[in-house]
Amino acid sequence: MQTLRTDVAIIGAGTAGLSAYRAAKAEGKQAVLIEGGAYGTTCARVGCMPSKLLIAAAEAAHAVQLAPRFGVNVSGVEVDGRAVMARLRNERDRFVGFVVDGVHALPAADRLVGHARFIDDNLLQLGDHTTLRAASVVIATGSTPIVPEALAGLGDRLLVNDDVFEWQDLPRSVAVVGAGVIGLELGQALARLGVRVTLYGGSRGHIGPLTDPQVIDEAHRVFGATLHLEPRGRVVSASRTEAGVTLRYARADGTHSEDTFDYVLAAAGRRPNVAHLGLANTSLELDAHGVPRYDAATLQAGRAPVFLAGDVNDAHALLHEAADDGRAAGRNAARFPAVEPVARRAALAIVFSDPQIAIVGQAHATLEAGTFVTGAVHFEDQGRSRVMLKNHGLGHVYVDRETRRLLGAEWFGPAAEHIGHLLAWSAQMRLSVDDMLAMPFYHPVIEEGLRTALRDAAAQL
Ligand SMILES: Cc1cc2nc3c(=O)[nH]c(=O)nc-3n(C[C@H](O)[C@H](O)[C@H](O)COP(=O)(O)OP(=O)(O)OC[C@H]3O[C@@H](n4cnc5c(N)ncnc54)[C@H](O)[C@@H]3O)c2cc1C
Ligand SMILES: NC(=O)c1ccc[n+]([C@@H]2O[C@H](COP(=O)([O-])OP(=O)(O)OC[C@H]3O[C@@H](n4cnc5c(N)ncnc54)[C@H](O)[C@@H]3O)[C@@H](O)[C@H]2O)c1
Repeated sequence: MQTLRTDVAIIGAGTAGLSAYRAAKAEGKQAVLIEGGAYGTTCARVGCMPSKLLIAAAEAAHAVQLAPRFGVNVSGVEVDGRAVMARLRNERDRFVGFVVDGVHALPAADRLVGHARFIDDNLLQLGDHTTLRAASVVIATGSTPIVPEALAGLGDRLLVNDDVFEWQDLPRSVAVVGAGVIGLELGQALARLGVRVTLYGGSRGHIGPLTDPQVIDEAHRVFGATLHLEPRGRVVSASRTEAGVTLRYARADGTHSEDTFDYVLAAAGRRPNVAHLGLANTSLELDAHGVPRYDAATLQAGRAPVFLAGDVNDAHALLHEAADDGRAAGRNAARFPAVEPVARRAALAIVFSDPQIAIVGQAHATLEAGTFVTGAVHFEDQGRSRVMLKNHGLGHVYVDRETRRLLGAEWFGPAAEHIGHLLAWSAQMRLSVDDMLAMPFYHPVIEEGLRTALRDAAAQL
C-alpha cells in the first residue's frame, strides 16, 4: 500500500472532475484526479453526444417521412439499424477519444486509478493499493440511472441509457419507463427509426422538465399525436416472457394496459453516486439520499474541506453546469478555507425532442403567483414554423409585474434550442420585456414567435 499526499484530491474524472482539476492547478496547487471507471466522461460516452447522434439519425428518417407533405415523394426508404448504430458508435468513439487523449496528456503523477472511499475528511483509500492524504477533496462522482422496483428482475431485458449506445442493431420494440428528458429524447428517436415504442409516464404526469400546466397539456397533446404515450400512471408489474417483457400499467383513470416488448428502458431519473464513498466515515451531514449537505453558493459541504461538483450534487445534472461547478469547486478547494460564492449563469435546460423544449431562468413552478404575467405564443399559425411544417407547440414567457423584467420561460416549440439561448441571455442581462421588444426581429423567422409572446406579456402589464 503506497501513501501519497496532495493539496486537492478530485474523485471522478468526468466533466466536473476535469474542470475542478484544471481550476485547482490554475491556483498553483498540487492536484490529483482519481478515476474508478473508464476515462471519457458520461457526456461523451453514454450521455449528451451519443443521444444526439441517435436523434440526428431519427431526424433524417423523419424528414424523409415528412417529404410527401411538401409534394416530394420518396420511395424505397428503409432504416438500416446496423448502419445507424455503427455511425453512432464511430462518432461517439471519436468524441470519447478526444477526452481520453486530454486526460492522458495530464502529468502521470496527477492521475490515479481506482475506486476512492473516505477514511476520514482528509484521507482517501483507492482500491487496496493507495492511501491519499489531501488538504481538500472535490467529490465529482456523477450519477447513475434509477431502476424502478417494478423493473427489477428483468435481467438482460432491462436497459439503461448506457446499453442503448452499445447496440449493434435496433430492436423491434422497447417500452420506455419515464417520460422525463431521457425518455422523451430516446423514446421519440427510437420510434422515428421504426422501433415500436411506448413511452410510460409516471403518476404525476410529468413530461420532460416542464412545470407549467398549460405547456404540459400541450406537450401531452403534441407528443401523444405521434408517439404511443401513456402520460400518467404506474407500471404495476413487468415480467420476463418467452417473447421478451410483458409490462402492465395502471393508468391514472383506473384503466389498465398490458403489452409485450423486446426490452424495457429505465428512464426514471438518476441518483447521485454516493453509495460507495464511505461518507459515514466523514464528519459530513448527509441528506435523506445520502448526499452531503452543501452550500449551493460555494459548493462546500458544511465547514469541511470537501466540495461537491456536477451531477453528484443533485442540483442541475447538465453538462455546462457540471463544468461550472467543477471550476468553482476546484478553485474553492485550492483556496480553502478562503472559499467564495460562485457567480452562476442564468438557468438553461434544453430537451432535443421534436418539438424541442427549453426551460429558462425561473421555471413556472418556482414563481410566486400574482407577481408575474405570462406571455404566450401558439405555434399552429406561426408563419415560418408553418412554412417548414414545424408548427407545433406553445411558448410561455414569464415577466415580472413590477420591474417588467424577464423572469423565465417554458418553451415548447420549433428551434427551442436557439430561442432558449436568446431568452437565457436576456434573463442574465436582466432585460425588460421592452428592452427585448426593441431588438431586431427579421421576417420570416421563428423568433417572430418569441416577439408574439413578449407582446402578449407587455399588453398585460
Ligand atoms: C443519456 C443522457 C443524455 C444527456 N444529454 C445531455 C445534453 O444533451 N446536454 C447536457 O447539458 N447534459 C446532458 N446530459 C447530462 C450530462 O451528461 C451530465 O450532467 C454530465 O455528464 C455530468 O458530469 P459529471 O462530471 O458530474 O459526471 P460524470 O461525467 O459521470 O463523471 C463522474 C466520474 O466519476 C467516476 N467515479 C464515480 N465514483 C467514483 C469513485 N468512488 N472513485 C473514483 N471515481 C469515481 C465515474 O467513473 C465517472 O467517470 C445527459 C445525460 C445522459 C445520461
Ligand atoms: N438534453 C439534455 O440536456 C439532457 C438529456 C438527457 C438527460 N439529461 C439530464 O439527465 C437527467 C436525468 O434524466 P432522466 O430522464 O433520467 O430524469 P428526469 O428526472 O428528467 O425524468 C425522469 C422521469 O421519470 C418519471 N418517473 C420516475 N419514476 C417512474 C416510474 N416508476 N414510472 C414511470 N415514470 C417514472 C419522473 O416523474 C420523471 O418524469 C435529466 O434531469 C437531465 O438533467 C439532460
